[in-house]
Amino acid sequence: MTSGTRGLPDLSSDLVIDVRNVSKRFGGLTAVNNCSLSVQRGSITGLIGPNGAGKSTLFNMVAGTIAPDSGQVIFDGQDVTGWQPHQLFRIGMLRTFQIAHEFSQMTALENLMMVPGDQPGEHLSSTWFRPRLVRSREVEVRKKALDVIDFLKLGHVRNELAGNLSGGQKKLLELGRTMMVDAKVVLLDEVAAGVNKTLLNDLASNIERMNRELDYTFFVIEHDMDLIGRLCDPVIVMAQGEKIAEGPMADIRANPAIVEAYFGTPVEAV
Ligand SMILES: Nc1ncnc2c1ncn2[C@@H]1O[C@H](COP(=O)(O)OP(=O)(O)OP(=O)(O)O)[C@@H](O)[C@H]1O
Repeated sequence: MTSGTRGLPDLSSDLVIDVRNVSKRFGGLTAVNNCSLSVQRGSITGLIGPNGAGKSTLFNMVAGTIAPDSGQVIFDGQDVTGWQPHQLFRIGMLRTFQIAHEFSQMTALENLMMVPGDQPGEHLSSTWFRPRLVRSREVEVRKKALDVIDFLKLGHVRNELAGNLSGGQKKLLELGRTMMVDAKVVLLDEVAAGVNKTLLNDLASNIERMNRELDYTFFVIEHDMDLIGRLCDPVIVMAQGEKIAEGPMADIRANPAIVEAYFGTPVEAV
């Protein structure tokens, strides 16, 4: 495909998230200022920046929890500006890790089986009139949940109540929930918060495997620079409501102008 008169390749279809000139003000404060950035399909894109840079506000506008004052959010070629999170969920954009979502009195497996919200068994009329359809759908969902458990190597805790899982296992389970609906993009909020090093490594490996083996795209907001360095390429840097740089983490760390002007300290310490 070409972009018409200039004859250049049209790469827009490779952008799964395209944020165009988005702004958000809170009273007199401009949290995000005419900011444009994008997430390439198949990438693990990181978003970093100092406190108050506007990262969460930007992320919230992509995830549908805050509507922008101006600008557009395009998801997979569709203008989704101002859409609600549940509408974005339906078209394949999921956000995770912000809060623990598990149902603590259900097992890990049952938690996964709960995810597709439109199981025919949930509707009384179809349960009554179409029992065979309900059963076959349940078998399908259970098989998928077992595959996900297998992929994440959670077999040993599949019948454990989710409330009894460790913090890291709960996060793995939440990652698994995104796999139940075949998300196109997963927005990851603070993956590392409250997770010990060993489980974090496990979590990071699974994110990498989902990306490489199953083609998931991730958009990650994270304060742990080591994790960002391990997982993300490219990394987008925001400061004062604007995007100020984008590139591999090694380039970001090696750019004294970015480190000094916007962080004021070596980037390792951010
Ligand atoms: N709901 C709100 N009401 C008023 N001001 C807000 C609101 N949300 C964010 N802000 C302000 O907008 C600016 C950007 O905040 P934001 O949380 O987006 O930054 P951030 O880069 O995510 O920071 P941090 O890394 O500390 O979470 C800050 O000055 C913040 O105080």
